[in-house]
Amino acid sequence: ETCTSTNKGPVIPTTPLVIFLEKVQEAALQSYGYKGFDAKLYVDMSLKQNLSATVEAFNKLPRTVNGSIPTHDLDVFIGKYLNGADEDLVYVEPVDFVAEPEVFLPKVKNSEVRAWALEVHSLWKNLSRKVSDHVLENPELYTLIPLKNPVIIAGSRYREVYYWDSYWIIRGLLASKMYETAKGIVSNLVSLIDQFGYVLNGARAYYSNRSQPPLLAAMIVEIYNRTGDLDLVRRSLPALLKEYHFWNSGIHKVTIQDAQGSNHSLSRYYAMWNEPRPESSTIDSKTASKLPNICEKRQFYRELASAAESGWDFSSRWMRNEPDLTTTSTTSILPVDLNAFLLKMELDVAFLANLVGDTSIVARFTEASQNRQRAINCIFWNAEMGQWLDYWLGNSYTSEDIYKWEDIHQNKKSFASNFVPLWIELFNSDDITTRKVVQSLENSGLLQPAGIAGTLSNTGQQWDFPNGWPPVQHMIIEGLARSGLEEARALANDIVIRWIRTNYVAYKKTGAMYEKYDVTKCGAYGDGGVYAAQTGFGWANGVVLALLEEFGWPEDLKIDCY
Ligand SMILES: OC[C@H]1O[C@H](O[C@H]2O[C@H](CO)[C@@H](O)[C@H](O)[C@H]2O)[C@H](O)[C@@H](O)[C@@H]1O
Repeated sequence: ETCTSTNKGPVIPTTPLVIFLEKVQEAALQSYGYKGFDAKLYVDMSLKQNLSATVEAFNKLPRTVNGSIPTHDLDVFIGKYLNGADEDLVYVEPVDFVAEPEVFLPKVKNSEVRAWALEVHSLWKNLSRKVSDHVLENPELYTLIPLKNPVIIAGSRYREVYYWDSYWIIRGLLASKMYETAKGIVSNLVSLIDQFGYVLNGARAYYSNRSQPPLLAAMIVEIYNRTGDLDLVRRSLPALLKEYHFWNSGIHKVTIQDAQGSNHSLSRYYAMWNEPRPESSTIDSKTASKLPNICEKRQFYRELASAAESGWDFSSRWMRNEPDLTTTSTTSILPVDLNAFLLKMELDVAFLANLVGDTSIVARFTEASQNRQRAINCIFWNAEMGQWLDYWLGNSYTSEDIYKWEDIHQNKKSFASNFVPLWIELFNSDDITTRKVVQSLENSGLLQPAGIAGTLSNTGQQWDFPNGWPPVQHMIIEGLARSGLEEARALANDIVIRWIRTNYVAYKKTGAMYEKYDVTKCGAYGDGGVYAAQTGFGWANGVVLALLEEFGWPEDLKIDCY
């Protein structure tokens, strides 16, 4: 197999256990069928005995003429050899949880909203877990990556810790005054960097081939601002430097020359993987089956895993030819939001290094932030549209393999991610830019009755229209609110009201918080993609609590949908 031109980049091999559980996943789909099937369930199971004994028993199972295992035999095998997917993390009462924290959301004056906010606060207990003793004693039987401190899981089928979810979980925990839990989460993520060199997408063996939007430094800044914990800062800095290197070297780093001939360094998502994602391997290989050869399949698998690294899995944003998922081309795109996160990381690391008096890190990261700000302005900013646009890497190079910037390669479609740079003070403090961005957002079509949609295309993928996601609402709202412009602050308030209402009404109707919402209808949760709507939900709770803390809710403002 020689796929040199299509299949570029490293691969981090997965474990024999993950490979075996993928086989169980495939057998389950063949035997039980698609109804109620969740591919991830099987790679989250663990072994009751060692792998070789389990594989031997699996290989001896009878097969029907079409090659599937009779359902009864598969049921018996799973019951006898595998543990349920929920047994590796066990419930733990968070040490710092109290039913009603002191001075909780003081700006919330409306009693209905207050009562609901306390219910949302109490959901931290549902999501709180610690690694079970069995995992610590026999880690080789589990796909879970053991972490020292208690964790807050994302929710439902996401039975483990996720990287970027943790930022909004922490924002909510801080509003809930659960500082110890928040610090424990950060220490867990730091330990992943110590072990792997980067924070994994999630704490599972099958996520070791990619990261997720890098917000660890931002988490530490938020915690420091509340607790003044310098020790946490000191302990985390070496890991942050390692993480910074991960995102700014090798496959993640791209050099691009602007129209004036200056070179800029920017980053992209690029997973270290070229096979079906184990947590979805049956689905990924089915999608890839329409591709003509193994080389194109391998590249497609890398693009899918890279889209998962972006947190936006999946979306027309990454597609060359929407709505065709097989045209996903994540690694050919310089994403606006990733580079905004990295600019934030540079500013945050400089801030943290200053706290501990490390002047050389301060100087290095301040300079890096100035360079990236310039790059974001030159490569992504489109003054006519008033948005920062993703950049598609074309085929034009200078002699030294440096991409050449061309206007036609800015993706002119409006995505919510095009507004993420506004989250950063360097941009929201500039009134001229902010005024343009506000007008652009208002006219983009993304602003809907119940929040901001991810994109304008309804492809059926979960990061597309009509879904709106909690983290994206929060970043744009904060960016608008922190600007000095009256119209930006008014728009922020308006989006807060839409978002809080839809979360509240959906909760009252169904008793749950959701990972995403349908922003076209107040009170409707989101759908689409390959799995059912997930409840619980860490970042939804975090965003509601953080917004209620900052914006409050007046006594006489109606909370129901109009
Ligand atoms: O199993 C499919 C994918 O699930 C995750 O992605 C989605 O949920 C995450 C947890 O809430 C969230 O961080 C991400 O933005 C969502 O798209 C996972 O992160 C993917 O890697 C995985 O393929």
